Amino acid sequence: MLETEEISKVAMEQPALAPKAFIHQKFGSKALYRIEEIKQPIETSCSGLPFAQNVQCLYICHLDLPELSVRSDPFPRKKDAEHAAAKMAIEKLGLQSKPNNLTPQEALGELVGRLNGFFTDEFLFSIHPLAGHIKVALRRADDHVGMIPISIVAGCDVKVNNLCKVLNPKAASDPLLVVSLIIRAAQMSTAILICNERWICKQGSYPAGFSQSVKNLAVVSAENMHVKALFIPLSCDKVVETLTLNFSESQYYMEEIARKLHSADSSHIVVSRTVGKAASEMRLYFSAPGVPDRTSDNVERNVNLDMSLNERASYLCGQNVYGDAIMANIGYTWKSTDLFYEDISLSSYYRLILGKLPDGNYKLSRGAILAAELPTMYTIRSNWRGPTPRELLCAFCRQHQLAEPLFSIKSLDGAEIAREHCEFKIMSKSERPYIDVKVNGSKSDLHRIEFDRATSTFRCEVKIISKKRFPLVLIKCSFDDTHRKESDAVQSAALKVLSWLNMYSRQPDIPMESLLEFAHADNIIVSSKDLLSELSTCSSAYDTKMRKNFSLVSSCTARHRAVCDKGMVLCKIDGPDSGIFATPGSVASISYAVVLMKADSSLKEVLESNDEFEFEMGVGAVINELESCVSQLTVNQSAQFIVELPSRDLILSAAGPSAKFISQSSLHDCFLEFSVKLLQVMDPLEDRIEQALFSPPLSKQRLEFAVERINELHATSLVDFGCGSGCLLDSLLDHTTTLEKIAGVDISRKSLMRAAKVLHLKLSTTPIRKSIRSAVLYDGSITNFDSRLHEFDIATCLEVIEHMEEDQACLFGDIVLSLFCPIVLIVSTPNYEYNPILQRSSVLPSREYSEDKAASVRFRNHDHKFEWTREQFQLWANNLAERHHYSVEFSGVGGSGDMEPGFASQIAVFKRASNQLEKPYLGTEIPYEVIWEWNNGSIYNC
Ligand SMILES: C[S@@+](CC[C@H](N)C(=O)[O-])C[C@H]1O[C@@H](n2cnc3c(N)ncnc32)[C@H](O)[C@@H]1O
Ligand SMILES: [Mg+2]
Repeated sequence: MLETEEISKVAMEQPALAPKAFIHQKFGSKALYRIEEIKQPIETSCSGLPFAQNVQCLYICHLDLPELSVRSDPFPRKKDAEHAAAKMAIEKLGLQSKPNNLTPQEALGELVGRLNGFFTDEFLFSIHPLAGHIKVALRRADDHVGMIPISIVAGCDVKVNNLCKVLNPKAASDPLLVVSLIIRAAQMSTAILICNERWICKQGSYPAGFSQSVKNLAVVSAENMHVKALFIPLSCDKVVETLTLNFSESQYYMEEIARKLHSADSSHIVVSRTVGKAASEMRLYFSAPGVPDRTSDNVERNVNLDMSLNERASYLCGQNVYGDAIMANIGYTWKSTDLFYEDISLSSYYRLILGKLPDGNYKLSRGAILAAELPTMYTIRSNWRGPTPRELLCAFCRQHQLAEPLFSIKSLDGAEIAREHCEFKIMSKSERPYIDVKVNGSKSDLHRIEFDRATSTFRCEVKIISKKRFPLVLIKCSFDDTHRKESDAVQSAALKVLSWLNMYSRQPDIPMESLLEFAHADNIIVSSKDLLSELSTCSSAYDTKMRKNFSLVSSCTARHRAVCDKGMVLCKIDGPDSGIFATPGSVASISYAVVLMKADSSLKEVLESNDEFEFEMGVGAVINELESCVSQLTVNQSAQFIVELPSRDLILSAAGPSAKFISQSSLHDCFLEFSVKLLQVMDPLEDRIEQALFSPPLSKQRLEFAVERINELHATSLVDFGCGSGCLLDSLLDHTTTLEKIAGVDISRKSLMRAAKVLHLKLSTTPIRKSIRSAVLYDGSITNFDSRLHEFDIATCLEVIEHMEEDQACLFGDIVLSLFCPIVLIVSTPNYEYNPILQRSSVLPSREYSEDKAASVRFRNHDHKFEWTREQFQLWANNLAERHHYSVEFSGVGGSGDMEPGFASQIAVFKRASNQLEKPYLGTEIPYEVIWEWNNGSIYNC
C-alpha cells in the first residue's frame, strides 16, 4: 500500500482552471470566440482631456460551442469579454466539475430551485434541451400531458447531476440514484408534481392559451424519420446490433425507444449522460428495473440489480446501465428547439470502446487503427506524431474517472547522479563527481566516468490518485531521464505508465503477479487491489470476450505467411532502388492501404487507407510487420504483404460503414493485405546535424579518414565492427584500395539485410576493383569473439560504442585488442564537449535543439547511452592501449583538434606494438551467423 498524506496537499494545491482554459480543455478548437466592437456614448465627457471623449469603445464576445452559443455583456477590454463569455457558457452547460464547496443541505436547496426553474412558464421559451421535452409533452393527447420522464431531467442538465453528486457521490455512476434524489427534491417543492415516481411536471397548469402557443412552436420537424441506433444486449454473449428507430411527427421520440425496449412508456426509460465527444447527443437508454428507490440501502435489490448490470453499456457511459440498452444519438440541443438526430454505425460503437483503451486514442487520432501501435519509447518531440503521451494518459484517466495524473519533476545535477548510482565516489568541491565502472568485473580495473556538474538528469514522478477514495495513490512511477528536457522526462514517464496499462488491457487474464513484476521492472508501484476496483467497470471491455480473436488463419498457405522466423516480413517489392532508406531514429512517410481479404477472393474490403502517414522508425510506432516491410524499402518503392487478422473489435472499429456487413460475414480464412509505398524519409537527428553543419558530412569525413589509414598500411583485410547498413564497406568499394577481404558485423539484422542488398548490387554489377576477393556480413555482437575475424589488418568501429552501455563498450575494447588483435583499430565517437556548438546552431533542421536554450547540454541521439569528453575518451583509450600492448593516437573529424572544444567526432587509432602476435590464436570460435557472403563472384546467400 502506498503512502497517501503527502499527496493530499499537492492535489489540493492544483489551481482551478480559468474559464477560458476550461473551455479550451473541453472543446479545443471547436470553441469559437468572436469579438464585436460597439461604440457607446459617454454621458459626461471628462474635463481636462485635450479632446472631448464622446464615445467609448466596448467589446462583446460571442462564444460558439458545438452545443451552445452565448453573448457576453459589453466590456472595455476584449479579454474581459472573452472571460465573461467563457464563464457564462460554463454556467449554462453546468460544466463546473463540482458546485463549489456546497454542503449537502445547500445542494438540496439549489436542486429544488433548479427543478423549479424548469417548470416555470418562461422556461419553455428558453433554449434548454429540456424545454423541447416539455413542449412535446404539452402536445400529448393522453393522461400525461405536460409530463416528462424524471430521468430525462438529469440526462439533459449537468448541473442537476452535479448537485446530486454533492448529495450522494455515488450518483456520479448511478442514474437510478439520481432519479431518486430528484424525486426527493421535487417532493420538497410546491411548484412540481411527481406522478407514479416516474413522471415529473409543473404543479398546476400553464396559463390559458399558453399550451396552444407552445403547440404552434415547431418541435418535431420532419415526418417519419428513421434513425440508426445500436442495441447492446445485457448478455455479453450476444453481439451488438444496429436497429432503426422510427419516429413520426406526432410521437415523442422517447416513446419509440420505450417500445423498442419493450417498456410500457417513456417514463420507464432511464437516460445516461452523453457518451463520446463534448458535442454529442449520444446516450444510452434502458428500462428502469422496478421502483427506483435507491436512496435506501436495499441490499437485496442491489444484488439483483448487479446481476442485470449491462457491462458493455456501463463501461461506455461510465454509469450503471441495467438490462438491454439502446445507444442513440438523438435529442434537443442548446442551439435549437428542433430535434437533433444522427445515425450511429456499428463501427462507432467499437471506436468508442477502442478510445477507452490506453492505446486506443493514439490509434484513433492517428487515423491508423490497424497500422499504428502505441510507441514503446518517447525519443524527441520532433519525431513524435499524434497526441503526446501526457495527453493520452490524461484522457485515459478522465475516461476512467481517475484523477488527473500528477507530474513532479526533480532536477539532479552531476553530483547527485554520482551519489545515487555508484558505490565509489569523491565529492570534494574541487573535484568533478564521477562513477567508477568495473572493467572485466575486477575492482582493481576501474574505468572512471566524470560528470560535468552542470549535467542534468531529470527525475519525473507520476502519480495517479483515486478520485473516489482521494487521496489514495493507485499508481506511482519514478523515472530518470538523462540529459534531456524536463518536458521529455514528463512524456517518457507518462508513456511508461500508459504502456503498463496497455499491457493490462491487452491481456486481461494476465496473473496479477506477472503484471506487478513488469511494473516493478519499470519502477512503477501499483496499488493493485485498489486500481482494479477503480477500473472494475472496464473489466467487461477488457474482457477476453471483447478482445477475442477471430479464428486465426490456420489454413494460411506458405504463400500467405507474412512473418518469417527472424521477424522479417516477406514482402513483394516493386520499383527501382533509390538508395534512400529509413533507419532507426528516422521518420518515415508512407502511404498505405489495408484490405480485408478472403483466401478464395470472395471478400475484399478496404478497411483503412492513408495517403500520407509519418512515423518514427525503431520505436514500435506501427505494427511489427509494417515496420519490417518499410525497413526493406527505399524511397518510391512499394510493397505488399499480408498479416493474420487482429482482434475482432479492432477490425470492426476500422471497418466504417462496412462494419455491419463484416460482422455478419464469416471471417474464416481471412487475412489483411497491406500495400505500402515509402514516400519520404527524414534522417535521424544526429545525421541531420552532421549533414547540415559539416561539408562534406561527418560520415564522409570519417570514411576518408579510414581510407587514408588503409592506404598508409597497405591493408588487405578490413572488418567493420557495427557496420550498420554497410555505408563504410559500400563506400570503400568506390575507392582504390589494397583491400582483398572485407567483413562487417552488426547485431541489427535489418541493417545487415540492407547492407547485403547494397553490397550485392555493387559487387555484382559494377566493374569494381579486382582486388576484392571476398566480402562477408555477420550477425553477432562485437562483445563476442569470432575467430574468423582474428588478426585482420585493420578494424574500424565508427560511431558504435556510444550506442552500447558503457561497460559493454569497455568490454568491446578489451575483446577487440586481446582477441581479434587487428594491426590497426580505428574507433570514433562523438565529442561531448562539441555539443553546445551543435545545439546553438541556427542551421539545424530540427526545432528540437533550438527549443530550449536554457536546458543542459544533451546527447546527439536518443539512442546514445553515453557521450564522452576528450578527457574521458583519452583516458579510456590510453588505459586500454596500455593493457593490450597497443599504441594510440588521437585525431578526429569536423572542426579542429587545435582549437577548443576539439573535433566534433573524436577518433582513436590503436596500433599493435608488434607485427607478430606473441601467441597465435589456435581455437575455433564461431558464434556469428553469416548473413551474406560474396567470393570471387560466386555468391553464397543465407
Ligand atoms: C550509429 S550506427 C553506426 C553504423 C556505422 N558504423 C556507420 O558509421 O554508419 C551504430 C551501429 O552499431 C550497432 N551495434 C550496437 N551495439 C552493437 C553490438 N553489441 N554488436 C554489434 N553491433 C552493434 C547498431 O546495430 C548500429 O548498426
Ligand atoms: Mg551515434
